[in-house]
Amino acid sequence: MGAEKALCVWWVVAGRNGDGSQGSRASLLAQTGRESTCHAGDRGSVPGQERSPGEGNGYPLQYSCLGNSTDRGAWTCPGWWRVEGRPLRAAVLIRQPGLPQVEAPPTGASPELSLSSTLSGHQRREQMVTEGLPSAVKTARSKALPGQSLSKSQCGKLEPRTSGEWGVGGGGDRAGSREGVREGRRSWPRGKEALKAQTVSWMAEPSPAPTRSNEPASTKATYFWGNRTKSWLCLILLFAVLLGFYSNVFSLIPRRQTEKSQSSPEAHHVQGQRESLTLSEGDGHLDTCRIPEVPRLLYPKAQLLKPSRVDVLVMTPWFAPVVWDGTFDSALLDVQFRNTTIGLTVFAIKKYVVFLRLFLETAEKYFMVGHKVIYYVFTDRPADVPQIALQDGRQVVVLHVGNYRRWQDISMHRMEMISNFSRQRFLREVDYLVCLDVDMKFSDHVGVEILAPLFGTLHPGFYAADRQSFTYERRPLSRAYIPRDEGDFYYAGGFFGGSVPEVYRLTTACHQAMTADQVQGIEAVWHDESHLNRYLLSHKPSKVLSPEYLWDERMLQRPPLLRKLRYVAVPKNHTEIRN
Ligand SMILES: CC(=O)N[C@H]1[C@@H](OP(=O)(O)OP(=O)(O)OC[C@H]2O[C@@H](n3ccc(=O)[nH]c3=O)[C@H](O)[C@@H]2O)O[C@H](CO)[C@H](O)[C@@H]1O
Ligand SMILES: [Mn+2]
Repeated sequence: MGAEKALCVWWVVAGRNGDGSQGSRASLLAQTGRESTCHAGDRGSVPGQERSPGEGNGYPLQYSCLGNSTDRGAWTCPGWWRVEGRPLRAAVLIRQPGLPQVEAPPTGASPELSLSSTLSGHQRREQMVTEGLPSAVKTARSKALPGQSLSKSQCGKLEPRTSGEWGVGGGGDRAGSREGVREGRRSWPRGKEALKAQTVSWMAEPSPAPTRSNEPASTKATYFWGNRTKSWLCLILLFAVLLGFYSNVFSLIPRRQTEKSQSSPEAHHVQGQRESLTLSEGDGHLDTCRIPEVPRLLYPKAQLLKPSRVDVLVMTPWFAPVVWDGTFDSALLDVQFRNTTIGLTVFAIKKYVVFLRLFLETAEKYFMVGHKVIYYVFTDRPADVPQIALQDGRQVVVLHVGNYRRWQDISMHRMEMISNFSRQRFLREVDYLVCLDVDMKFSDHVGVEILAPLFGTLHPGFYAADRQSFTYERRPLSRAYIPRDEGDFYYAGGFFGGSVPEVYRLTTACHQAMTADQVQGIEAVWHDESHLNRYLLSHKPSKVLSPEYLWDERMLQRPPLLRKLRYVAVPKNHTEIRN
């Protein structure tokens, strides 16, 4: 028996219930070798146990408990599971909304879980509640097999290192280990995601049944017994599959979910909306969910007592950065946003195709250099889209669309088209969208410093104006109406963006508002720009771009505070180009 080893694999999946109210339910499936006994200690208020009804092979024991219902999204059934007697073959701990709760056993006065079941063979055998487990978890599971023997002291110290990560910690103190579990619970990534997964696996050699049955449960909680041989084992820590998300890693999710939605066309629209809502919550890189790991980098230290800019506002009252030259470090940001794909939408309809060449050529020089970019060129004249040399990782996608007689309609219907294509493909293809006018050119760096869940750009004509003089729509009949005593900034229609789900929301809302206005027989004074301003008033952007990002040298004199002109208007003859 001494050579006999058992493998324990624990799966912890933290999820969030739909209503968030019962986010704490855990289930354990365990298979034990022969007469193994599993003790669960320190499980808080809801101990429970159920004996495996037989000595049969692989009979699963399911343990379920409820934890703190206020602890949304976290696994709240903490505790160490102790195995006495024969080796524990496999244990699976799953927290998943909707799992049935197992009643406390008749002997349930004790907060211990005893179970007994006989298994033959040494191979890893798992009984898992797999329904609803994402494939990534299943894949990870298969990789978790090779276990390692660990020392006794190590075995007692399996504890969470950080949220979402478990490992063998230092010190053999049991209380410390238990505390580690609590810490793990506290620091568990709270979830905006639908599911998160975490895996711990270890090998345990059989060891004699311990004689600690009269210890207080709180003390027992830190142990994990194998069988006779006393070799305590353990090992490994595996990793956290944060299901969800994006960013570097997170961007996978929207794509996966969108693919799913496409399989049922009839439910497409509604589902697309629902998904986008879900996605947005967990979306993003840096700004929304996941803090990317940055490798060693050398850069000038920020000086708290020496603000980088004192001549301009660098933070809105809702704590969104206002992006000016001197306020960011591109090298640092480039690392944080590596693996990000940026989609740029630009419309070149009718005569506006003439602007495309300069637009694209300067974009290749200044826009998101070093990052993956897809230019989505919406046009009614695909044949007139110029071929230009592109850097690696960048491509032009021509989207053939219709046109409208009035230039205002072309401008306004951009919202509808961006909304539709977001649902149909952008969600799958890119992480962020940047939506730009075409009658412009890049003249300096425009990089990932602009990226945020939702961003708008200060219109160059109004950056210093007070709100009364903003050219918002002032007629209450319009859905773009903004009263004179409201307003943060006047945003330009020609430069906005964000994560795909947020841009989808924005463009959908603006399109619907414009359609409603049309029914009322009213057209907002500055068309889509008026509706954009209305939307951004009630959905505060998470970054605001300074007028460096949109300037018109012919119309405006450049003030000293404008150190760079990054994206500037190309002179055009309005009457000539629009007719
Ligand atoms: C820099 C800036 O903030 N511009 C905004 C401003 O006017 P602009 O005077 O800059 O509008 P514009 O003539 O550039 O039209 C907006 C955009 O619609 C597209 N287009 C327009 C007409 C056409 O025949 N073919 C075509 O492709 C093209 O991408 C163009 O850039 O106000 C407009 C609404 O009134 C829009 O909100 C613009 O985004
Ligand atoms: Mn324009």
